[in-house]
Amino acid sequence: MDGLTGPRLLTLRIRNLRNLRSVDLDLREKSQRILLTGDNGAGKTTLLEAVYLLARGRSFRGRKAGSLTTDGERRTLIEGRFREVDSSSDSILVFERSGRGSLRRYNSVPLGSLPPSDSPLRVKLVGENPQILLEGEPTLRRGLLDWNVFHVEHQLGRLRADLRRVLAQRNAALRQGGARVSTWDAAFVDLSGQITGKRVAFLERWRAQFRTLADDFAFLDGCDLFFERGWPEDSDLLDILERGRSAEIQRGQTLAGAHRADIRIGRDGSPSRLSRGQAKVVVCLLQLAAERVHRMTGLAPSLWLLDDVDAELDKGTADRLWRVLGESVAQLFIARLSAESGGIADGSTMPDAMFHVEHGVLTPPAIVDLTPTRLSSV
Ligand SMILES: Nc1ncnc2c1ncn2[C@@H]1O[C@H](COP(=O)(O)OP(=O)(O)OP(=O)(O)O)[C@@H](O)[C@H]1O
Repeated sequence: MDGLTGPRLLTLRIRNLRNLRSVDLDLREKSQRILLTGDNGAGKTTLLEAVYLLARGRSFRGRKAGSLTTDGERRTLIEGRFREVDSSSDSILVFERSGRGSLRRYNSVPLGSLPPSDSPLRVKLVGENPQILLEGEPTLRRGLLDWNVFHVEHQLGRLRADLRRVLAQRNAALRQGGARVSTWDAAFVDLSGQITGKRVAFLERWRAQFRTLADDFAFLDGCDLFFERGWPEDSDLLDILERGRSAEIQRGQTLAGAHRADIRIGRDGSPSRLSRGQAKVVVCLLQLAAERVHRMTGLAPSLWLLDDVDAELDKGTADRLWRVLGESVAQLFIARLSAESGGIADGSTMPDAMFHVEHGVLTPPAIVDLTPTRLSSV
């Protein structure tokens, strides 16, 4: 038996997801490290997307990627059978989309009726465009931070919803000239403080793990994960709001508070400029570091979706990255152009199942036993 201690996907049925018209993946025998190979546009990322849709109910690709449902079809269906840790029975997650509406069910119960903390599968994605995550809009990084905080501090979900509500009211008051803005200040400051407290507590542990992992990568020498809480350090948020009121009224929006928080990677408080390959390593390490914190709080490992993680890495960096990924006891889905090369075939990241995707069709639709020699000859 493998060393998996987290939930594992056992079977995956996909109907009409982008170019995957009908795919059935059987992972019941070997299921720890699943390698998906295939040419550009074959459908590897779409397969990872299917697992992500099951777990999170939405895609990681933006609207630019177009419709999820295969052109000319009306309905997308994804069904995953999985086994939770310490469970002797299987659970079934279903994602369905028809038209613009989607629905998820967990063992036949619509997921909307379960608290988000009870989401049965957690996935971690290291995908396309890590630079956008690290250098683009802060919303993306805040999303990453809060998703991770949320799984140790479930209260964060309610606090964030309350903050959104108060912020909307406060912004509406600003747009009406500001006469009633102060009505919302106390609640806004209080929620910002509570959310920041939870973020900071998680961040301290996350940062420590990130620094340990970063030690293995020379380009990250002296780099750190730092937090911007959304208003200047050593300042009182209420004071900042009061002093900035005329600018807020002019812009019609709240300019300081927890909704403006951000995390960055860099030295001495300045974000580092990273190449595409380096950015991918950093995103991997951030996810690994968060996973370590989660494991310390007793959470089971997430499923990992790794999309072409080492495509732009030199061999030494790729080998080091596979080595740290190999320590994971999670189920890994690894998409790559080919099975060839370095670290992936060494020791603990050695795949135990491999599928080749060609024009949306999976071959072979069965488990294969891989040895390093066979791996590089496929
Ligand atoms: N709604 C749709 N209907 C049919 N095909 C679609 C639809 N949306 C996207 N596609 C096609 O599905 C394929 C998806 O490819 P995907 O991104 O999964 O490829 P990949 O194997 O990960 O390639 P790469 O290695 O280049 O990342 C593309 O060829 C795309 O044109």
